[in-house]
Amino acid sequence: MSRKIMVFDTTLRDGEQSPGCSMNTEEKVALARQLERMNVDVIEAGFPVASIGDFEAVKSVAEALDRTIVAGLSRAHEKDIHRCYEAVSHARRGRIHTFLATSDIHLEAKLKISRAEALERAVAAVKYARNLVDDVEFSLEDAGRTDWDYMCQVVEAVIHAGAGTVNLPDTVGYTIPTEFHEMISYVMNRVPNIDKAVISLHCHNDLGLGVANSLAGIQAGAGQVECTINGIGERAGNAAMEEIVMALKTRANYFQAHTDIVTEEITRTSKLLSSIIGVEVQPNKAIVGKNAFAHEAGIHQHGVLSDKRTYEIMTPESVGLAKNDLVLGKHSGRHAFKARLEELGYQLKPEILQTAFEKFKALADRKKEIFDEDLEHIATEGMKQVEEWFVLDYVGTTAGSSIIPTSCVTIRIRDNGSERLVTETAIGDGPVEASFHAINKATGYMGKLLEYQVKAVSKGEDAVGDVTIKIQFEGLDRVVTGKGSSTDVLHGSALAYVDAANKARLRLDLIGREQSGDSEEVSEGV
Ligand SMILES: CC(=O)SCCNC(=O)CCNC(=O)[C@H](O)C(C)(C)COP(=O)(O)OP(=O)(O)OC[C@H]1O[C@@H](n2cnc3c(N)ncnc32)[C@H](O)[C@@H]1OP(=O)(O)O
Ligand SMILES: CC(C)C(=O)C(=O)O
Ligand SMILES: [Mg+2]
Repeated sequence: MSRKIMVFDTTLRDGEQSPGCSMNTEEKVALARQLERMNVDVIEAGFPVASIGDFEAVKSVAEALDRTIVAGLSRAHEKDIHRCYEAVSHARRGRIHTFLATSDIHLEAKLKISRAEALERAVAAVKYARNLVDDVEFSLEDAGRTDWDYMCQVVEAVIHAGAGTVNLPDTVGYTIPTEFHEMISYVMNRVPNIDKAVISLHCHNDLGLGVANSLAGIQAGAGQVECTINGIGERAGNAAMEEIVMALKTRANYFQAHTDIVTEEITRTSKLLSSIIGVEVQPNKAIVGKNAFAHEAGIHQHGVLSDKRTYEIMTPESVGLAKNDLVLGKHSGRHAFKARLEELGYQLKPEILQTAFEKFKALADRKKEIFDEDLEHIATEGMKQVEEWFVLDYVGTTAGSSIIPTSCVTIRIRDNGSERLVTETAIGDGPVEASFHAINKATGYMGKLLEYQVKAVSKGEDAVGDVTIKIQFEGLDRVVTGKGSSTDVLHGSALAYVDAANKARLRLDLIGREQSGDSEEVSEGV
């Protein structure tokens, strides 16, 4: 039988304790509404005694929600607890969450009280809170570093005092999963009245083990897990809710436990939080990272195209993403390339596909990301089977503060199986313009530069630059785009211009054939 695990979201309280992640009341209410849509069981909305703003935020969240339990945090102080009560009493279901540290280091160095005093104050706090509300949670702060027998005494006492939930946080993310499992099991087996309360977990991520410890604690019998969206929280953060929830869902048979979270709302919630706090998740973050469902390697893409289950242990749809993302890059193979082209509407013949694929691989070696526009360019090139009439053989320039920029180019001109080299020189306002003028002379195609763009596609001194130009050639009914790439901008520019000249020639050829009534199907795109 599957056990229900309650999800206690503390994004609005512990999450907000991450530097730079504070939220105002409206933002907290918006996120709380989305968390309710996701069906979390408890939302900890803030620390009411901390400030008027925090108080107002907890109160507003309490008023805004219909069915979720709204909790506020308070120290083990009557004043804090009362302030918390004033805020959460506006909820249909309000909870006071009060806490006191129990580890020796916290008792001695921070609170400067004995174990016995701490026990007494914990019990007093719970009793005080229980006089105000029925739903009281008590946390033994730094339980992860607390003596286990003393922990059992405190747990037993606060349950006896009326705490319905007892939380055992790994406040500083110190424990490791097997140890945390043992610790929770110890408490579950030793505390005589344990069945009167829900045991909760609250794991921090200082060693990157927040989620692993939470899952270990659930296995040991805990009934509530405290976590945050995107794993935000104090220092290295809290256990990420989306990871815990999807681990339980994906490995349901193993855990024999489930949550009631509407997992299809996960992505939306993650994005809402990122937009509110202005902090994006890392691309490789599990479940909600940009790459979590992206496949770049050809073997993986082939597998996913055959059957998604080969490389996906959960579906993108199950976390609210439309579909998986086949990212085309240098590791991609023919299957993914062909599939993406078909999605873009290009059905290439096998031999053309092969050439296009080779061009794609060459481009992917230079560019970090291949966009649909790049693919369209490659595909239209392939469909037209652009014959390269003009090939840049050489470009050289002289330029300097007191020299007129001059360029010399050699163009290989191919026509009807024959080939000749034409060399021309020209001047211009700059070396790039000079090379364009020289190419005009060599090819006989007179073009005028309308737009010029150069973009670095890799880093460092030998960065490859992509040059894109728009040229209006004489006698042509449209502007053509030329592209060229090189580690030398001048060379890349000359390549782009020659590319444009080839397209101009193709277009003029097509117009000529149309005018003579000999029209053959040639794709658009030049
Ligand atoms: C593990 C956690 O995440 S715990 C929650 C952490 N979150 C926060 O601290 C955010 C909200 N906090 C605040 O706004 C402030 O710290 C306040 C309003 C709670 C207290 O502010 P101040 O009175 O100025 O105290 P300050 O923060 O400097 O020190 C904490 C005090 O609380 C005491 N304290 C700490 N934890 C507890 C506790 N659980 N119960 C009772 N007292 C506690 C400390 O011993 C210290 O007492 P002292 O002032 O008598 O020395
Ligand atoms: C207040 C408690 C639950 C806490 O945030 C922690 O111990 O990390
Ligand atoms: Mg915490």
